[in-house]
Amino acid sequence: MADSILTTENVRLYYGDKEALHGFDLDFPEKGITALIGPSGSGKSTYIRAINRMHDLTEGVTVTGNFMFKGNNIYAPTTDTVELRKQIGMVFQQPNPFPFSIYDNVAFGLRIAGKTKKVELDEIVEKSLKQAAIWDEVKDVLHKSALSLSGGQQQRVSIARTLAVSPDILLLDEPTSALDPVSSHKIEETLMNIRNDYTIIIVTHNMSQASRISDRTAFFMDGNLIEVSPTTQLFTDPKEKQTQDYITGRFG
Ligand SMILES: Nc1ncnc2c1ncn2[C@@H]1O[C@H](COP(=O)(O)OP(=O)(O)OP(=O)(O)O)[C@@H](O)[C@H]1O
Repeated sequence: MADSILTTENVRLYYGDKEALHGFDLDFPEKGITALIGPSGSGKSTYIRAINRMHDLTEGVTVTGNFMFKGNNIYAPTTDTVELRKQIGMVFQQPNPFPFSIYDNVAFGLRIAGKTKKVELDEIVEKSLKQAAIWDEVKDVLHKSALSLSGGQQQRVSIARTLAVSPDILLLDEPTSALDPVSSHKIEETLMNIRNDYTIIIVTHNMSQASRISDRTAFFMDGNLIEVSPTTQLFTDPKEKQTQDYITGRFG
């Protein structure tokens, strides 16, 4: 794809000797939401963790293939993984705020990057919390511990913290599966609000969530990418029989 921000080719990943991803290609256009769906164990989390080199932190994992982000090889030995993970930020299933105030959580990455001016930090913290659709709920308690918030609020603070360092790509690994329906809905709204500003890749078990919020959906099975299509097409007229069987509930 000519205007892709991220291209991945011949992606293979091994846990020890076991091949978990079997050599597929997947590209991402700049901006918009791509949902990754598929049965448990199909390789969705394994794949997105390969995109920002999270597997580097686990012994015994080997990744092969071409991963290019804005024309640069993600797996080049010279890649600065701290910088990479700023540009390709990640939000996990369990909200994971640090045991600091809400403000300090969102300012964390900025301070590490050397930003210390209060006015500048204030501005970015406010903007990020607004983007994550939680500003109104926390603006009067910014110096309270983030751990005092509800799970759904903590997850939106986690999103704000990730957005504060201006990533290009936001990876989300089942960000709503630990949340109640109202909180899940708020996260979905948040993602829809920022879809034009970021390239968003979300792993979800929830097919109705994928169909509500994403522009494209990729269906994974057994470590293979079976199909990637515009979301409406994938859910109404999929190209592959395996996709059809999955979305109609025949397995998974
Ligand atoms: N740390 C690990 N060590 C060994 N095998 C692993 C590890 N993590 C995942 N796997 C295996 O890799 C395959 C893909 O798992 P992965 O978690 O990526 O699937 P998934 O589609 O994200 O599943 P889920 O939807 O349940 O999170 C599975 O067979 C899984 O057992």
